[in-house]
This record gives sequence, structure tokens and C-alpha cells, in this order.
Amino acid sequence: MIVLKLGGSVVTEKDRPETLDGEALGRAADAIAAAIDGGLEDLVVVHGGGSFGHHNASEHGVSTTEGTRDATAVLDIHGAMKTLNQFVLGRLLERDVQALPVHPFSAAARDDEGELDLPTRQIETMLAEGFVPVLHGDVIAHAGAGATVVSGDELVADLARTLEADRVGLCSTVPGVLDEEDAVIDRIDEFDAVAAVLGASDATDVTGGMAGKVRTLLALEAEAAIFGLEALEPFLEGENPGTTID
Ligand SMILES: Nc1ncnc2c1ncn2[C@@H]1O[C@H](COP(=O)(O)OP(=O)(O)OP(=O)(O)O)[C@@H](O)[C@H]1O
Ligand SMILES: C=C(C)CCOP(=O)(O)O
Repeated sequence: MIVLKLGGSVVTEKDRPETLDGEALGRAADAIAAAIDGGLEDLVVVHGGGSFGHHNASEHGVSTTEGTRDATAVLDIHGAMKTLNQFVLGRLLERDVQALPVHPFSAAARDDEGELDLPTRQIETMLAEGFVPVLHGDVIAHAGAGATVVSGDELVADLARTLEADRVGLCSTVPGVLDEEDAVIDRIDEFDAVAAVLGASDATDVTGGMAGKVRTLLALEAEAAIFGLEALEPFLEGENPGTTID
């Protein structure tokens, strides 16, 4: 079982609001379709926001910790993510990948400590029936805060735990986590060792960019890989490209 995140920075043009990178999304969908044709059975896809969702959340002052009680704002953020989800599903379905949406907004919530609760019965049933569930970063109800953002990275880490994933991959716009000379760091097992090179995202991002990603993945017991689009196919075939976080 593989849990794969398609980074919003890959499948969209992250610095241009609500702009898809159709070419990159097509390449990602090709790699997924090829892996399934090659025998991959259990795959859960999660996609991030990129230029969908982050801009809306930022305009409404909403992040993973700052919430809103304005339903119109919640629906604006959720609506942007659903639009991107439709594009992702469309590209997968065109390639005969049996992809179905799972919208975290309708299923997940946070408690008053910000702890995520994401029920997975629906996802497990979809997998058992041969579908590819496609989740996305979203906005969700948050006890004591209204509604806050949940990043695709957080969903990936949570799903990896509850579904006992064998492999976890994050496909982003960079070939891995880069050091001060822009070389890919092979392995990260401690935040402080790399904190100095970890930044936010270059574009509008309410979930913490690379620093947030590394922090979330370090908290996960299983190993996870961060790699670029060119390495998606090798990752799905069993290789460990990019940076391994353990
Ligand atoms: N040391 C680093 N190595 C690599 N990228 C870094 C580093 N520090 C900061 N970054 C930034 O992190 C970005 C990747 O994080 P980002 O959260 O944008 O990725 P994503 O998950 O693909 O997108 P999204 O969050 O929209 O789903 C890179 O584009 C880069 O701007
Ligand atoms: C901004 C929203 C709504 C989701 C962000 O998910 P991410 O791009 O995985 O951080």
C-alpha cells in the first residue's frame, strides 16, 4: 500500500491564483496509470493546494491554527480545493485509473488541541473494491476555533499511520530537500540538523512549506520520501529517490 502526495507546487502554477499546471498534472497521472498497469494495487492519492486553496485561505486569514467561523470563507477555501480535485480526478479517469474523491471537509475534524480525526472506513472500503481514493488538503471543523486548514502532508502522515502504509511519498516541485548548495539531502532524521536550510514555500502557503513538511514527516514512524516529478515513476516502481525522512 502506497500513500502518495502530489504537491500543489507540482500540479499547479503556485504563484498564479487558481492556475493548473496541466502538463505536470498529466505527467503525474501518466506515472500513476503506468504503475497501476504494472500491477500496483493499493494506492491512496492526496493532493495539495498549490495556487488553489492557499490564496483563498490566506485572504480569509485562515491557517492550520487560525480558524474562521464564517461559513462563506470556509466554502470559498473548500470550493477552490474541490475545483483542483476535479482536475486531478479528470486526468486520472482519462487514463482509466479508477479514481474517486474523498473530501476531508465532509469527514474529518480537529479536537480542541488541534488533533486530527480522519475516519478511514470509506477509504479502506474503496481500496478493497479496487478504487483509488483521492483526498486533498482542505478546511475542516476545529473544536474551539471554527474551521482551520488541514494540509495534504498532515493527511498523508495520518493515513500512513491508520492504513499502515508500506511506502509514503511526497512528490513536490523540488528533487528533494536541498542543502545550502542546492544539493539534495539524502536522509533527514532530526529537524535541528537541517532547520537552517528549511524555508517556507516560495509562493503563498498557509501550511508551512518545506519546514512544515519535514516536521510532519519526522513525527511519522514510517519512512517517507520527498522527490520531484521526474522521480515519481521510479518511486512507484519501488525505488527511493530524493530525500528520505525517517
Ligand atoms: N531546503 C529546501 N529544499 C527544498 N525546497 C525548499 C527548501 N526550503 C524551502 N523550500 C520551498 O519549499 C517548496 C516546497 O514546499 P511546498 O509546501 O510548496 O510543496 P508542495 O507540497 O509541493 O505544495 P503544496 O503545499 O501547495 O501542496 C519549494 O518549492 C521551495 O520553495
Ligand atoms: C490551503 C489548503 C486549503 C490546503 C493546503 O494543503 P497543502 O497544499 O497540502 O498544504
